[in-house]
Amino acid sequence: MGEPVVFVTGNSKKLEEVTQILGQKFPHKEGEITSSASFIPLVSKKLDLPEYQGDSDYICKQKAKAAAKIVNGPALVEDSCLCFNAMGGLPGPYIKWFQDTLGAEGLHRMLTGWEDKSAYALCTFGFCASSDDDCEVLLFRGRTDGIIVSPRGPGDFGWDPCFQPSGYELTFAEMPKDEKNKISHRSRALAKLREHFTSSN
Ligand SMILES: O=c1nc[nH]c2c1ncn2[C@H]1C[C@H](O)[C@@H](COP(=O)(O)OP(=O)(O)OP(=O)(O)O)O1
Ligand SMILES: [Mg+2]
Repeated sequence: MGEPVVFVTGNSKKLEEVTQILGQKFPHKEGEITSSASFIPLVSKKLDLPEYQGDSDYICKQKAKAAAKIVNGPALVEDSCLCFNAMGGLPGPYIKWFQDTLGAEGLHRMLTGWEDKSAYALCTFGFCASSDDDCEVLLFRGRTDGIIVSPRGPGDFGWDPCFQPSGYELTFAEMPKDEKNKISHRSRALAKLREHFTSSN
C-alpha cells in the first residue's frame, strides 16, 4: 500500500472532524510503505454518494464500493446514524432526512410523547482497497450514548445541538471541538480503524 486513500463524503463537517482526528495521513504500519512517499496521504473528495437503504453495515459496504469505483483506488467512506431507543433505533440510518426536514428542534420534539429520551450516535467507516468487484470492505464502528435535549449551542453541524452525551452537561454543539473529538462516535470508530492498520497482527 502507498497509494493515497481518498475519503469520499459530501459533508464538509465530517471531513473537518476526520482531519482533526486522523490528520492528513492514513494510519499504517512502519515499513509497509513501498512507494517513495513516507506516508499514505489521506485526501478527500466531495461527492454525494447514493443514500442506500438498509442497516449501517450494508450502507457502508455499498458506499465504500461505489466510492472505490469512482476514485479508482483505495476509498474510505462513513455513515452516521442517530438512534432513539424509545423508537427501536429509528431514525437510525434515515437521520439525514429527519435532520434536513425537522432540524434539531424537531428531532427533540419527536420524543415529546416518550419518557425515554435516550439515544446513541453510531458511526461506521467503510474501507475498500480497490475498485475490484470482489474487494472486501472493512468496517470500523464507534458508538456514543446520550440523551436528546432541547437544542443548545451552535447549529452548524446536524444534530449536535440536541445530542448530550452520557456523563456530560454539554451538548456536542456546546463542547469545544477537541472534547467532542475525544468521545464521539466518529473518533471511536477511527480508533478501531487506526488499531487495525497499525497493529502487527
Ligand atoms: O457528528 C455529527 N453531529 C451531528 N450531525 C451529524 C454528525 N455526523 C453526521 N451528522 C448528520 C449529517 C447527516 O444529516 C446525517 C448523517 O447522514 P450521512 O449519510 O451519514 O451523512 P451525509 O449524507 O451528510 O454525508 P456522506 O456524503 O458522507 O454520506 O447526520
Ligand atoms: Mg449520506
